[in-house]
Amino acid sequence: MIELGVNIDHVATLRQARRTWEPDPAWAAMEAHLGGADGITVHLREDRRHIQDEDVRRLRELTQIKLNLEMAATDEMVGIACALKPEMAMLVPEGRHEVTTEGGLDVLAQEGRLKDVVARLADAGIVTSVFIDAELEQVEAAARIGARVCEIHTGPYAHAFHAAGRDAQSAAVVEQIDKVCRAGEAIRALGMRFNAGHALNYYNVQPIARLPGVRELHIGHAIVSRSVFTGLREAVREMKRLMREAAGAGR
Ligand SMILES: CC(=O)[C@@H](O)[C@H](O)COP(=O)(O)O
Ligand SMILES: NCC(=O)COP(=O)(O)O
Repeated sequence: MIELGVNIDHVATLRQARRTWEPDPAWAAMEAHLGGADGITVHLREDRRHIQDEDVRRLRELTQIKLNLEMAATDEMVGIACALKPEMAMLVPEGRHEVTTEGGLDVLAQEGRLKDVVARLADAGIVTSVFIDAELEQVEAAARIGARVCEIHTGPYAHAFHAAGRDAQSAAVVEQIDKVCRAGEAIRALGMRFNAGHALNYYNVQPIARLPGVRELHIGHAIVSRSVFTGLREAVREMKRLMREAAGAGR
């Protein structure tokens, strides 16, 4: 069964707009759980623009579903992860000036260093995922550093889908879906778990949820945006329904 990891970064974005205590990401995690989320994702950024260290600590303590900590592969973050022990840590590239993550991690270019990071996380009992572009050489590098999971960056697909007026049959969209699909096949052939995420929403999620062997989607901005109008529990429930409908139908 396909799983949904709900990214609650932007609940914290709203709180940080006033540097106050509400809305509380821990409360959001409970609501997401009740809506059918299989996991919670947070990105503890170096600049702490949304999620704070204390949020991750409280989420670790209170969340009863899997916790996925997105982080840069720095000594500071590895130390935090090893102390808090989320079920999964996902290594992502990070830039202070980006609005959100702009591309996949270049695993190939820093294999030696990342292999050491994966080993340190594994020693603490943490599964490592890497957020990568849908490129075969990045998938192969991920396997060589010992990553157990690859999350394929669906931003280029989402961009093409939007640019094509949400026409999933357009050539540009089909090309992007095929790229994600081929990357997924390679991930599975190398014995890793195939996840996907970034910029997925209620309109574009189904072609990705339908891909063979995709195990988990991580979705944040669209769910938190909808929750302003429907409440988080309902926003999660609807996303899960769309994913299950698509996964049940197959590709
Ligand atoms: C890695 C990824 O695709 C997103 O989860 C992103 O890193 C979330 O971070 P922001 O919420 O700061 O955009
Ligand atoms: N790793 C992707 C994620 O957690 C959510 O990304 P988005 O839906 O906020 O773009």
